[in-house]
Amino acid sequence: MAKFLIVEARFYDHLNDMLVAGATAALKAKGHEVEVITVPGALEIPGTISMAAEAQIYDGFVAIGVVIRGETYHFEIVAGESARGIMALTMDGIAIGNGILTVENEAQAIVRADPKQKDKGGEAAIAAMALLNLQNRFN
Ligand SMILES: Nc1c(NC[C@H](O)[C@H](O)[C@H](O)CO)[nH]c(=O)[nH]c1=O
Ligand SMILES: CC(=O)[C@@H](O)COP(=O)(O)O
Repeated sequence: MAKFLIVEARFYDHLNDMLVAGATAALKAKGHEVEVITVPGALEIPGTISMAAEAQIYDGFVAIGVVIRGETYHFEIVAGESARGIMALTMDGIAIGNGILTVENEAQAIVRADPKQKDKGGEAAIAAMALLNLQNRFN
């Protein structure tokens, strides 16, 4: 059994609830322990995972959030920089699944967040578990 931390940017409550439920269910189905930390927005996720990884309490991480395009360039910053930060941590060997939705509208987000539809939270958890398995294999 491993210990996973879900770091969720709680920007849209109803969408987050579905993503976190999907991720939690996937991790618990494999017998893992799950904790959840909430941060204000997707831009805070990589830094939070970095701090948590330094603490050496968790074996893996799932990033959860929703970024919906607005009127300005802000979407590109939040979507791109959160993904870039997560990828940088992944390249450092930290087992992370990226479950941050980057979508055009709420309808797209609902389909992807819902565990009974695309279940992107569950998908991110499965990715995190896969990376942890690889980490254990190579270390
Ligand atoms: N617009 C969205 C944000 N924006 C907030 C940033 O992530 C960040 O919290 C702020 O700039 C302070 O550093 N975050 C999301 O998760 N989703 C959005 O759609
Ligand atoms: C992430 C976004 O683009 C959004 O929340 C911000 O909207 P806007 O660009 O209209 O300020």
